[in-house]
Amino acid sequence: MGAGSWGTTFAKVLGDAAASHDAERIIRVWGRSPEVVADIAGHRNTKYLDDAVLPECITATTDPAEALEGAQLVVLAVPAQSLRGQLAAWGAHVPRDAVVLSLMKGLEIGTDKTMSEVIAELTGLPRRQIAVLSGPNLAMEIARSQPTGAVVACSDHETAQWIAESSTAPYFRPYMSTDVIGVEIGGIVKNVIALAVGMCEGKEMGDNTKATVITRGLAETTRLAIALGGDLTTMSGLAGLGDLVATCSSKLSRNHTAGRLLGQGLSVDEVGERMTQTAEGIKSAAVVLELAKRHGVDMPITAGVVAVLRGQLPVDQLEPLLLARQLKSEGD
Ligand SMILES: NC(=O)c1ccc[n+]([C@@H]2O[C@H](COP(=O)([O-])OP(=O)(O)OC[C@H]3O[C@@H](n4cnc5c(N)ncnc54)[C@H](O)[C@@H]3O)[C@@H](O)[C@H]2O)c1
Ligand SMILES: O=P(O)(O)OC[C@H](O)CO
Repeated sequence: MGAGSWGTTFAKVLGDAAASHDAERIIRVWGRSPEVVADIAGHRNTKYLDDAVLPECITATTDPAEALEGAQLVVLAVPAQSLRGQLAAWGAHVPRDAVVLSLMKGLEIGTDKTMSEVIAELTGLPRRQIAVLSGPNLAMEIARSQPTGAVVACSDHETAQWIAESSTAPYFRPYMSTDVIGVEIGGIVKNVIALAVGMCEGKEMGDNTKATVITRGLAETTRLAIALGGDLTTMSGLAGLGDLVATCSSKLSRNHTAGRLLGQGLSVDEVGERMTQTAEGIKSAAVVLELAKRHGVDMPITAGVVAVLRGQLPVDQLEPLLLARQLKSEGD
């Protein structure tokens, strides 16, 4: 459900996974745009994935009921802030025995809920049927079949294992976890840290600066994840460190790109006009900060990014603000 860059690419992963096991699989992609859906029916998604070729077993439709009919695995890949409205529109068509997998990396404005929490609330499905997948997964690289890993997390290990087995492709290796909140927080906060690293790049700062922001960004992500019940090991894994490094170093990252444009002096509105794809960190940053405050977690980089996004702090003032903080032990 969602025919943008990651929804379409993950459909390709599932198709290639089936082909590599000589298994038959029907994959139906739902998209809003008739043009994109027609393109996918011809085994391309040129708008989002250039010339990448999609497997023959993929079909596409603009009708959510048709896409969801009889589905065993329902994969959700719409922008985080649209999920509630989307599920309200077609959630009733999700088969009651289906497993629902979230690929999304955002927190909901107004409720501070993660995507798995929104899914649980709106579908009423038990948590053992709701899973999340995250990791260093820049869609364009995966669409080109470049190898990567990921983590699929579900409170029920067997469900995570079934999804991992179903999505193992020659270039895609999922690991399993039961730490749903840790995996989600890793994916959400790395977008905010990537905005900060992008700002450094836009201001032509060097690699020491970026490495410091990445490392201290991981420290504040870890504090939040642990406060919410996540595991430390998740933060040093693919959904934590792995995704943070990929997003903060890649020119393909939309969050990194948005941060770079802000660092170059563009306003938030000007950046919004330039972005043609979803950069979740722009909307989730303030929600992350709100959640952190509620749990008494200090997140100085996130706070700085939020102040810049709100127009309360000129981007030039982010560096002195962070450097002027009181000295502390590295582990605190
Ligand atoms: N692209 C990646 O590399 C990547 C990788 C991992 C996770 N993600 C996450 O996957 C989610 C989807 O991102 P994406 O990269 O596929 O986004 P995208 O911008 O490429 O595509 C978003 C899709 O959702 C549709 N859409 C936009 N607004 C909508 C609305 N209000 N209601 C319903 N559909 C709407 C668009 O038409 C498009 O088909 C995000 O949470 C993102 O963080 C993306
Ligand atoms: O392009 P971004 O910044 O949304 O990042 C994409 C993926 O989340 C990277 O794992």
